[in-house]
Amino acid sequence: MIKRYYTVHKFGGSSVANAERFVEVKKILTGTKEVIVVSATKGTTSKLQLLMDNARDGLAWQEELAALEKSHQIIIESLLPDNKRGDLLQVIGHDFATIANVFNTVSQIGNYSTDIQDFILGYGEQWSAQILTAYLALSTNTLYLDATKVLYSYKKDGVVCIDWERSEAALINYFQDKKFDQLVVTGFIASTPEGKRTTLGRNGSDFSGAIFAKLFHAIELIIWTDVDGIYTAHPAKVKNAFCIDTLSYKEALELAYFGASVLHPMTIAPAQDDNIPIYIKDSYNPAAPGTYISHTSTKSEHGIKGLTYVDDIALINIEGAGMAGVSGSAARIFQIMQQCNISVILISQASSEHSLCIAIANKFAAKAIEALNTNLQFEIETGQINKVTADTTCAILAAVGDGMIGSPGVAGKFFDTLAKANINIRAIAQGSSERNISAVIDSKDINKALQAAHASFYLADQPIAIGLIGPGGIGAALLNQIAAARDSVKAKNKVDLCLRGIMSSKKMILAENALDGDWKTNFEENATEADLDKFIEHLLSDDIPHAVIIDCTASNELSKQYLSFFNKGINIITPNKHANAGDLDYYRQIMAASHKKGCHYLYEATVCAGLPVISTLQDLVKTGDEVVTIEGVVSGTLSFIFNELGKGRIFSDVVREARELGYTEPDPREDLSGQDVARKLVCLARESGYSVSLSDIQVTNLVPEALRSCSIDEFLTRLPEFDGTIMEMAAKAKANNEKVCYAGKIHEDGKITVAIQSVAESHPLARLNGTDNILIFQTSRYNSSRPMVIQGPGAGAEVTAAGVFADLLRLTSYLY
Ligand SMILES: NC(=O)C1=CN([C@@H]2O[C@H](COP(=O)(O)OP(=O)(O)OC[C@H]3O[C@@H](n4cnc5c(N)ncnc54)[C@H](O)[C@@H]3O)[C@@H](O)[C@H]2O)C=CC1
Ligand SMILES: N[C@@H](CC=O)C(=O)O
Ligand code: NA
Repeated sequence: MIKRYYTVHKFGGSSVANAERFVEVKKILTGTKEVIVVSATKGTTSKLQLLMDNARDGLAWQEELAALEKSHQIIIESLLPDNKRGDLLQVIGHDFATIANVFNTVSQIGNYSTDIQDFILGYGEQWSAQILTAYLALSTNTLYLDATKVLYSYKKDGVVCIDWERSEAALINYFQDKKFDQLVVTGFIASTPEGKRTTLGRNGSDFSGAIFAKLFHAIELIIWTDVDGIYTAHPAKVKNAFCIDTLSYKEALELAYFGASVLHPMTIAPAQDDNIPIYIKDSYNPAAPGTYISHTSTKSEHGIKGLTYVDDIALINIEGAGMAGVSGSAARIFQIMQQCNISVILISQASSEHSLCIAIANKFAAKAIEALNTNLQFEIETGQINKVTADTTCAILAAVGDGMIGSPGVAGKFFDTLAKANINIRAIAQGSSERNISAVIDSKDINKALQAAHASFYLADQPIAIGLIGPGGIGAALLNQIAAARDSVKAKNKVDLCLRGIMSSKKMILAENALDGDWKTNFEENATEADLDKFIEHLLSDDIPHAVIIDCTASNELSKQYLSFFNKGINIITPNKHANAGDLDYYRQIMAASHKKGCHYLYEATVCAGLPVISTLQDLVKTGDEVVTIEGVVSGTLSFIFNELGKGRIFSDVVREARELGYTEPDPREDLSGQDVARKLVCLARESGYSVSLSDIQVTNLVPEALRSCSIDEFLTRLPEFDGTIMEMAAKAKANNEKVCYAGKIHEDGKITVAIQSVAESHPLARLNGTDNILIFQTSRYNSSRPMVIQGPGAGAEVTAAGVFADLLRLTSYLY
C-alpha cells in the first residue's frame, strides 16, 4: 500500500499571469506537503516562440525581449523584499543574455533546430517556478526543482513518452538529502535520455502535473486554471453551458481529446494509473467546487456529461464495389495514413463494406488524398475503387458520457435533435465503449448543432429565435402576452423565447432579445428603416438552432415570401389568411416546401381567431375521420354588426366601433364584402382536402358600390349615407323574430356557399353574442344528429393573439 503524502497542484499561465496572481496562488496553498507545478507566466512561451521566429526571419526581437525581461523583473520586485531579490534578478538577467546570444546566432543562420527551440521555450517555466519558490520561501521551507534534473522523456512515433523507472529513481536520489514543506517544479520541461532540455509539447504543464502526481504517489492532483472546471460545452459557444461536477477518467479523456482545452488529454493516464483523483479548479474563484475526475463513474441525469467538437476536419470517403468482402482494404487504408503520419480521428464503415469514411485534420487532406490515390492506383484504374476525394468543410460534434452505456435512446435523441435543427449528418461513429457518439457535420453548422444538442440534453432554456412582422393590433397583443408569460414559459417549459426582431411596414428593430425591457418603447425609440433581408439575416444569426417568423400582417405581399422563409429553414406562424386562401399552386408549393425542409407551418388563428378550429380539423382528418359538411358563422365582425343591429343600433356606428375594437381587418371592407369569410372557408376546405379557390365562391358584398374603391377614411366618412338598406334588413328580421346572419357552408362535394340569411332567433346560428363565431362539423364520426360544435369569440386582439401564442408553444414542443 502506497503511503500518500503530497497534494500536487498545477498552476497554468493565467494563474501566475502577474504579481497579484502569485499572491493569490500563495493564498490558495496550505503551506505544507505540497508539490506545485507551474507554467510560464501567461503568454511567455508564445512570446519566446514569436521572437525566435522573428530572429530567424530577420525581424526585430530585441525590444520585445527586453520587455519580457522587464515584466519578470516587475513581478520579482513586487513580490520580494529588497534583500531577497538579488540572486533571482541575476539569474534571470543571465538567462535573458543567453537568449539574446542564441537569437543573434539564429538571425545570422536564418534557422534554428528543435533542440534550440526546446532550449529557449523551456525558460518561461524556470522563471515562474523560481519566482514562486522565492516568494513561498519567505514563509515556508520551499525548494525549487528544475524538472530536467529528474524527469526523463523520449519520443516514439512522434509521441512524448516518460521513462518512468529512470525518472522515479532520479527523483528518489535527488531527494535523499532534501526536505521541504513546499516544492515548486517547472512544468512543460523534461530531459532527453542524453540529459538535454526538452519540452513535453504544447500545454505540457498539465502533463507535468500528472507526471509528478504519479511520481510522488500524490493524494490528489489539483489543476488550477481560469475557468470553474470542465463545462458541458464550450461556454463561448453555448450560453447555458455549466460546470460538470464529476467525470470518470474515461469521460474526461473523451472530452479532453476533443478539445475541452481546459485539460490536456495526456494528463489523464498517469493519474489514472495510480488512481489519483484530479480536480480542475478556478484560481480566480477557488471556492467554486470545480470538476472532480476519478475512477468512479456517475450517471448524469441528463443522459450525457458533455458535448465537445473539433473543427477543421476533412472527411475522406473511399468507396467502390471492389471493397466489399475484400479482407485487408481497411488495413491498407490505415497503413497509408500511418506512412504519411496522419492521425485518423474517426472511422465509419457501413456493414455493406462498400465504403469507408475517415475523418482527419483538414491540414493533412491534400497529403492524404495524394497518398491514397497513388497507393490505390491499381484499384482505381481497374474500377474497384473510385477516385478518392475529401470534403474539407467538416467538423465533428461528440456527445460524451458513461451514462450512455446501455441507455437506449441517447443516440436517438442526439440525432433527432440535429435533424430537427435541420443539420445534415455526414458520418456517424459510436465506439463499442458507448462513451462517445460522434457525428460529422458541416463546419458551418457546428455552433447551431452545439446549441441544439445542449438545449435538448440539458433541458435548459431551449432557445427559439422569433421575428415578429406586423406589430399592429394582433402583433402588439401577442408581444405583450409573450412578455408577460416569458418567465413562466422558461420555468415550466424550459423554452427561451428570444425575440430577435420586430418589423412593421415601415420600421424595424433588431435585437438580441427585444423582450429585455419594454419592447414597445424599444421599437418606438430605436427602430430603423424596415428591410426584410436584413431582418431575416439577423434572425438567423447567433446560431440559435430554430427560428420562426410570426406574420401578424394582413399582407398578401408578405405571404409571397413564405416559400423563401421555408427554404431558409425558418418556421412560420401566422393569423394572416392570404397564403392559405390565395393562389392554389402557391398554397401547394408552400405546404410541400414546409414538409421538405422539415419546417413547421402553424396557422390556427387564420380561422375563427383563437378558437381551436384548424387544429381540431387537422386532428379529425389525421385520425381518419371524414368531413361531411362544415357550416357556420366565421366572421367576428359581421357577427358583432348583426348582433348590434338587432339591438337597434346604427350600421355605420357599429362598423366604426368594430374597427376601433380591433375586430375588423385593417380595411373593414374585407369583412363587409364577404372576402374574409370566403378566405376562411377556402382555408377550411383546403384543410379538408378540397382543391378550391376564392374565385369558386359567390359572396354577398355588403359594401355599397360607391364606396368599394375609395380610401378607408372616405369609406368610413361616407358610410352613414348607406345605413338604410342594411338596417332595414335587420329590422325586418327582428319583426319576424328572426336574426340576420352571414353564414357559410362547405358541402359534401366540397362546394362552398356563402349566404346572408334571416334565421329564427332559436336557430343555433342566431344564438350568438358579441363577436361569436360558430362552426358545426358533421363527419363520419360526428353525424348530423350530434355534430361537433365549436363556438365563441372569433375576433379581437387578445383572443387572436392567444391563438398565435398557443401555436408558438406548440412549435417549441415540436422542436426539441
Ligand atoms: N383582428 C382580429 O381579430 C383578427 C385578425 N387576424 C389576422 O391578423 C392579421 C393582423 O390583423 P390586425 O392586427 O388586426 O391588423 P393591424 O392593421 O392592426 O396590424 C397589421 C400590422 O402589419 C404591419 N404590416 C402590414 N403590411 C406589412 C408588411 N408588408 N411588412 C411588414 N409589416 C406590415 C402594419 O404595419 C401593422 O403593424 C391579419 O392578417 C388579420 O386577418 C386573424 C384573426 C383575428
Ligand atoms: N376580421 C376578422 C378577424 C378574424 O379573422 C373577423 O372579423 O372575423
Ligand atoms: Na382558430
